[in-house]
Amino acid sequence: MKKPVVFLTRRLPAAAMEMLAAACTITLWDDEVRPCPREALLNGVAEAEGLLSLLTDRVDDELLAAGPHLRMVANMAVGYDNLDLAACRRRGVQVSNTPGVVTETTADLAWALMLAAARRLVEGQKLIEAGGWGPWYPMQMVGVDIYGSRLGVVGAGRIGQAVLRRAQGFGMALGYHNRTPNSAVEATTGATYLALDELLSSSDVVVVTVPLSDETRGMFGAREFALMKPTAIFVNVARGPIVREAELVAALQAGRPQAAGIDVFEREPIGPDHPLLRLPNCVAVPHIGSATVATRTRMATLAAENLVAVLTGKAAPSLLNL
Ligand SMILES: NC(=O)C1=CN([C@@H]2O[C@H](COP(=O)(O)OP(=O)(O)OC[C@H]3O[C@@H](n4cnc5c(N)ncnc54)[C@H](OP(=O)(O)O)[C@@H]3O)[C@@H](O)[C@H]2O)C=CC1
Ligand SMILES: O=CC(=O)O
Repeated sequence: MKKPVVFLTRRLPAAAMEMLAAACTITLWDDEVRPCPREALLNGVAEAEGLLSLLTDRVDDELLAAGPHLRMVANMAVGYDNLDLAACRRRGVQVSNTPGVVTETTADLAWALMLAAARRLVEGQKLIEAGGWGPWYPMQMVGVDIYGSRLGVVGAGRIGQAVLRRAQGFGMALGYHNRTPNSAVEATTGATYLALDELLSSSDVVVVTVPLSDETRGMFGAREFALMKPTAIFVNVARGPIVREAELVAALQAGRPQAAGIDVFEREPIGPDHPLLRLPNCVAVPHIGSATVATRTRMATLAAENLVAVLTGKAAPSLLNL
């Protein structure tokens, strides 16, 4: 039987490539680092029945029109704000993401950012590198305590709950905010439901783990930062456009919140001149929430599994409900 043609916007780890090659004819944008240009993506899907997309690939009506044989888009990310779900539905194209496999790794990064921002790790290293480490003095490089403080998670889903679970070893009081209270979250994490403003004004650390949607775009701006404690630590491992970045820069310059840990940006990738990089109280990393060998491999194989399943008429492990 003729194998279905699939287009990959990047070469994937070997396990995923092997799974795809066994069931499909692979065409791909074969560049390890440079993203697939739009033109190559539009040409690439012309004959394809399946597309394996990355979070940097925009899947919209134009792309679906360029791929008239497309039956399935498998996104290698849990977030799917790069996909126009309504357009996929209209054209009868199925869609999947990679939930669950990224959860613990991304929660680890949220904690790494939280601790790094609170204890000024990057600033400290830069100080040494610049030859600025003088004799010890009582208030040298003082930060804020995470142990015994109050953590508020905005978006207590898979990743948000994993962030909350880790707080047990840090003796923290826990709060969360979702659109609706969730007794299962409260039972498994011990966190208390709070309205957003109450969470912002009472937390020592605010961690954002909501998906990017029409509701959450621009959710954090000057008003929300002004509600936070002056000593608060703000962490975003969700998506950049959830935060109004210029307003975050102004808030950090004014020292409220005291510091931030940021993995995601309004427009990625950012360059070395980005204003957040000039602030000593901001720790910034390049969208590496899920970036461990094991997790990126699991994401790729789950995306491949989804693609192969739909194209061969089997049940896909993580199809999105359109
Ligand atoms: N930095 C990185 O590399 C990574 C980033 N991510 C990002 O993290 C996001 C979350 O992933 P995951 O935890 O798996 O997703 P989930 O769907 O499991 O959790 C999302 C949570 O957000 C809540 N939520 C949704 N909309 C709102 C809203 N308007 N206001 C308040 N709460 C809201 C949901 O609760 P309710 O529906 O009750 O409101 C739910 O609890 C992804 O969408 C992705 O963008 C994920 C992996 C890696
Ligand atoms: O940002 C990563 C994702 O899986 O979503």
